[in-house]
Amino acid sequence: MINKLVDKIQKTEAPIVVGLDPMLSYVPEHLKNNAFEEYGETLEGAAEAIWQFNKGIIDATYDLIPAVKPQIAMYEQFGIPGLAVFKKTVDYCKEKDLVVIGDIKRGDIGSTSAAYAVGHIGKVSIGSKSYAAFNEDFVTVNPYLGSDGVNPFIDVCKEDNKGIFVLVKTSNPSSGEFQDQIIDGKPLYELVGEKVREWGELHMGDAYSYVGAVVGATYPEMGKVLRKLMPNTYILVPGYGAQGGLAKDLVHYFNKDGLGAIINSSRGIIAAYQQKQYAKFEPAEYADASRQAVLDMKADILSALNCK
Ligand SMILES: O=c1ccn([C@@H]2O[C@H](COP(=O)(O)O)[C@@H](O)[C@H]2O)c(=O)[nH]1
Repeated sequence: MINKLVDKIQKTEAPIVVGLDPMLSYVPEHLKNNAFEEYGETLEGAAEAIWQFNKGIIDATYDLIPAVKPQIAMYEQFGIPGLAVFKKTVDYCKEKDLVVIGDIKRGDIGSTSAAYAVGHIGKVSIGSKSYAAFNEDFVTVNPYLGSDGVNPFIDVCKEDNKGIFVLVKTSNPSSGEFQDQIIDGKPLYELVGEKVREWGELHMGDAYSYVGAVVGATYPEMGKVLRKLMPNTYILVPGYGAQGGLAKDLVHYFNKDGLGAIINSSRGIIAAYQQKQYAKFEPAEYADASRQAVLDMKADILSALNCK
């Protein structure tokens, strides 16, 4: 799957991921009204509204991008109907040949991690049959429980040709509380980076490992260090746009081959029509605004890379 991701990034010339993090407040009134008319102001109604919203964005952008990153929290807030829309979104994106990165941030004791891995990127056996329940291509993994918590994901990756992105240095303001703590002279995020490199070396695609890393756009100096520390690791970079990450700061997340990093933007793309910059788009044209935001993000990142 890492080879497919690299191939799609090269074909689209777009090292970007659209984050599908729908909130009801982003959904234009006409979509909400239609959904509420059919299902009432219920969890089902909200889930239908975010599904219609997602579908519009996917239809308007899939030809420009290699991958999407649905954030499971945004679906879980609507309970079971929300989770059903998460699955429907994953399936629809795969129909459009997009690589799907499930942002689930899981990780637990070994047996529990194995169940998460099977449910999200593997297949669950029921009697003589097996089923891919959520069927994402990649998922994000929280390494706080150590190898016990990560290895079950790697095992499933090997079996089902999938991939993971392990949290190394996250983009949020308080990420340093734990991740920057110095242990034996090194910050914890570097120790995790070394471990990701080690796990990854044993599980390589053609040029990059199917064990990737998450490194936030908001800590560019750390991104530069981590790029060198993990040369064959693909880095998923959240924090561009809404969280303040700038394209010029992200050039060192890439390798000399122009590959090695994929930048996520969620609110910046899917709620573009609510931003001043895209005010010319009416709410009914929200998907066109998202398409324009993808084109602008691509131009921004490629121009920074060309000035490197
Ligand atoms: O360090 C991290 C890890 C994950 N995320 C996730 O990425 C998106 C960011 O959304 P924006 O709207 O582009 O800010 C969201 O799903 C986060 O859970 C992150 O931001 N930082």
